[in-house]
Amino acid sequence: MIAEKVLFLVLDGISDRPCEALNGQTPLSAARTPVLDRLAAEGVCGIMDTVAPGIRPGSDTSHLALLGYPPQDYYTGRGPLEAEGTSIHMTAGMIGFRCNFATVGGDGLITDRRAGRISGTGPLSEAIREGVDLSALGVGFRFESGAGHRAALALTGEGLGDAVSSNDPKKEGARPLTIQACSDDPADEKTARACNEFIRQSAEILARHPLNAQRLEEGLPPANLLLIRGAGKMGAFPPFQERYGLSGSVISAATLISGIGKVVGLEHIPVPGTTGSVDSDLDAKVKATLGELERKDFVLMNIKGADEAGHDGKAIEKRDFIEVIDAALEPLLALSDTLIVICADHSTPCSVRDHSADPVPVVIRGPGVRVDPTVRFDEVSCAQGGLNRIRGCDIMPIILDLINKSHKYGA
Ligand SMILES: O=C(O)[C@H](O)COP(=O)(O)O
Ligand SMILES: [Mg+2]
Repeated sequence: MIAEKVLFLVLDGISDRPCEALNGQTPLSAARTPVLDRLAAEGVCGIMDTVAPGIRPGSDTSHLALLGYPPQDYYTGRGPLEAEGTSIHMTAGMIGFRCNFATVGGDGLITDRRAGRISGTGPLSEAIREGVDLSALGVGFRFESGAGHRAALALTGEGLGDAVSSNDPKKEGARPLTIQACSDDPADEKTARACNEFIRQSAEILARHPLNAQRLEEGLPPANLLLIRGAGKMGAFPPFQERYGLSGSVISAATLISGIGKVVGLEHIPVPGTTGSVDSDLDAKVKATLGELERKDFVLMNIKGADEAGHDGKAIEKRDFIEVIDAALEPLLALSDTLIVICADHSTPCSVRDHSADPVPVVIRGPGVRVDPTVRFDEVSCAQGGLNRIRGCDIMPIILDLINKSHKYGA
């Protein structure tokens, strides 16, 4: 039998390094994961450098690599991808950015880059849309909330460049930076001016917003500053269906991933109750994915919460959420005619609180797979598997070959 459908599940940032809080185990190896282990036992396992050995990937570059769009050829910055994951459609000349709702103290130092992992920022974004005016600079904008503390900004207007820096110092206890043009090009200078003005005006609006007054009353960090990064223009992506002959959908609460899916031509299927965090409704997500597999050849599904726990340095929370993921994946075991591919997009070690270049575990289970002796889905067990060590850009060719859709190289 040959599989006709492909479920590509990315467990965002699930892999890790040994954690003190877990007696030297990783959250994945410490977690009880009967479903993932059974898939490992019935499949072929390996480890994967999603971009290349020693390269610490962002979720943007890693997902592009996993889908077979090498970031060195296709990546034009995170901003436009993040924007496309919201209702913003990036057209020629627009410059996209990823934004964080953050907290800055009275002394001007950032106290939380994620404003206490705020959610429900819709009213804040609406106030920013209504109140910020960049017309004196000859610039318009779109601004939309994403999942959690995330948002996307797109600047519109004549003569805007995308070579600008970020105001995000990437750590707490530091001052927000001034956005600078990275060249003498007046277009980059215009963008930098517009960004700094946008940040200034939005901070004034956020400072007097009732939702922040309420957060202060409740002892929560106010979302009183926007951190802006990842400037870029939209790139050109050959459609997934033309490239691989597969129709596809993307299921992800994280706007970056739904944006990447959309720009390569996957249909984004929103699932109510999914949040991109550890409180996400994973049963609903799995149900929606199974429904999509009835209609489409390929479904990309992303589960984000373990990455957040890694960024927050919470090893026990990460382990516990991995067990929640595992329970939610139980219905996948019945998919006998579907190729199931499960991996991470990068490691997010709790000790680093950011992504690392440590390779990620990968399992492929389904018809035609040469089953190897690995019976556990974790970083070390998978390293013994039959896929050995591959790169992210290898995974689509391997998938296509297993479903008999690869092109012969040679005559
Ligand atoms: O969660 C995300 O969107 C990123 O992976 C990390 O970004 P942050 O550090 O700005 O939250
Ligand atoms: Mg990621």
